[in-house]
Amino acid sequence: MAALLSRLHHVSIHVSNAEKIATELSSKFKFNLFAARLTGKSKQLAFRKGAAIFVVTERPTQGSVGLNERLSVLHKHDPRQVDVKKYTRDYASACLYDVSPHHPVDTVSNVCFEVEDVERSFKVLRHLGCNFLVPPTTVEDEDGPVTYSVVKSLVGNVCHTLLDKSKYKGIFLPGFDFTIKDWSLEEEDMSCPVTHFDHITYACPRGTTHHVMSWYEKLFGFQRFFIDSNEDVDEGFVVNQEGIGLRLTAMQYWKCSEAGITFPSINKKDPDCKFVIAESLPDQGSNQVDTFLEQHRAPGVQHIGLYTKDIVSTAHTMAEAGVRFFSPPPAYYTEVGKQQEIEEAGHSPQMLAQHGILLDTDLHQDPLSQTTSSENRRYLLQVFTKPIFAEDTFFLELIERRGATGFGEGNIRALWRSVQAYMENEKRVSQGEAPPKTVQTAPY
Ligand SMILES: O=C(O)C(=O)Cc1ccc(O)cc1
Ligand SMILES: [Fe+2]
Repeated sequence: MAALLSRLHHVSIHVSNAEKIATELSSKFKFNLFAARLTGKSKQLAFRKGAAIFVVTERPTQGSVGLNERLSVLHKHDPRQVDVKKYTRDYASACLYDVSPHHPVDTVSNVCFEVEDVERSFKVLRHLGCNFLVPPTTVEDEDGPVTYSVVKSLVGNVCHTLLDKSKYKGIFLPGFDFTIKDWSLEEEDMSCPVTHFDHITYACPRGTTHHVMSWYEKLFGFQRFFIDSNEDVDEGFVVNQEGIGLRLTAMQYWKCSEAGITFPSINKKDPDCKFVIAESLPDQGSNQVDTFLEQHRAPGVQHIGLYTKDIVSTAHTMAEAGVRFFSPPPAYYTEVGKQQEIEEAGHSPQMLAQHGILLDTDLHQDPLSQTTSSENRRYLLQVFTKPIFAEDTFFLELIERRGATGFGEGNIRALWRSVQAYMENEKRVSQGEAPPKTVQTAPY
């Protein structure tokens, strides 16, 4: 029996300079800083947009002094299994609901889930051989208790915090102070309607996908999500041609709970977030997955797809605020087939070209549908940002789904080629070489 997850609660980012990423998230990506936990030894800032929440945690500096907190922290479990003393000592100096940041580069290091019963999940997962970094721990303030535990995943530095906030009446988590008190005052940002995390993509070394997938299936009851109807069960979704060597396998978690999102602006059931595992394939040259593994110094979260109800407006607003997006060469938008495809989907090729938005049509028709008219077609629109940390590692994606649930092969190829061109250019710049004279002409 696996430990069943109720919903994704937040994603935690560990950085050396919280102010820097905080500015990016708020001024460029339009996330709202809504809660903060600042002690002499730690800085945790919570940002949200719709149901998508990032907690930015700064690596603690040496010699800082801790402040007293009006919290009580309890460990109620068998101390033989984890080093409770060590955790308590680290806890006092570092972050709550997570482990102390220690990864050498900025990184997305924790995908936190809500569960119904942390103690029970702890027992089940420990029995299945899971490695716990934090034992079940209860943190309490005037709004009630929250119990959590942190488990180490198989993917590099990625951890999962399991949280039970069923008895907590506050808006976020004990220990955080609010920068926005009245949620009803927070206007929905119509120009940037990001609603939730659509998917989280891991970059993993070659040959490890099966191992990672079985881990999530066995421990958390994740289920395979087929990206394409022709996808091979064992091989996954493979793109292996003309300089692209990528294997993708996707999973989704089984939602066992009816728990709704606790923010007042959203009252429907949680949308699900898929997990994608990306591996590079040999013989297709240098690539973005291997670059991530090298520069991140471990497998990990390569990108997160932010779901938006209007990608054109969101990309426009973010670009105006300084977000840099990858663009395919202009030829992508003027190819005869593409231009028509974009127009049939009700978009203007010029508008999409302006921000590098890619469009893919899901060609697999609904078997019940009698017609092939454009109203029945399913589309996927995506645009990818340049890496947001100093290294060529983590980036964000905007995604708007018009019926399409998977990932478009055309978009994956276009993304791959634009990232490739960017990385080659970066390399040339760092080696002091002139930029290339010819425009890339590979087919999309
Ligand atoms: O298409 C997407 O959004 C994906 O998430 C698939 C993907 C994964 C890794 C890559 O380096 C490129 C594309
Ligand atoms: Fe993606």
